[in-house]
Amino acid sequence: MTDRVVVGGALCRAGRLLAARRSAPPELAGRWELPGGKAEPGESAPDALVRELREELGVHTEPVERIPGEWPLRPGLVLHVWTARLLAGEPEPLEDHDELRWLAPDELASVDWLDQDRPAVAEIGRRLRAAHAAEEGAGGTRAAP
Ligand SMILES: Nc1nc2c([nH]c(=O)n2[C@H]2C[C@H](O)[C@@H](COP(=O)(O)OP(=O)(O)OP(=O)(O)O)O2)c(=O)[nH]1
Repeated sequence: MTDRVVVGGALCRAGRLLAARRSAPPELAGRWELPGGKAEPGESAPDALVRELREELGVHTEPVERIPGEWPLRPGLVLHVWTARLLAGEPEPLEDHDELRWLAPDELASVDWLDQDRPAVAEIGRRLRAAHAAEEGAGGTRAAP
């Protein structure tokens, strides 16, 4: 039997990643995650992500690409992570979360991520740093005489 997918969304804005603090269940409350949830039977992971981010955060998003890898959560359940673009709305902790934070790459270690999210969060951090370095480089070129 194939595992059911939980899809987490890596929403980035202005060089920062959105982190969400779970409010339930008790054993996960207080830990930080990429917002998202379980794909329904027959629902693709990107479609599930769009639905979950609308329900949980009240925003309209567009999945961009999957971060390579998958991380087992418990038997029968596996985490996939997709980057996503924010199309409309300002994220709010409507459901499942009690706090949201936009974290810069050097702030990613400041929250207690769920264990299974850590590899994907590290990869996002690398990408944000690389994008920032590329922008600095381009700025340097433009500023040169
Ligand atoms: N959403 C999400 N869940 C994660 C992540 N990492 C991780 O270990 N999990 C776990 C927590 C939950 O046990 C499970 C996902 O459950 P969920 O409660 O977010 O999913 P859901 O909204 O579809 O909930 P449900 O009411 O259908 O159970 O995966 C993550 O980054 N995002």
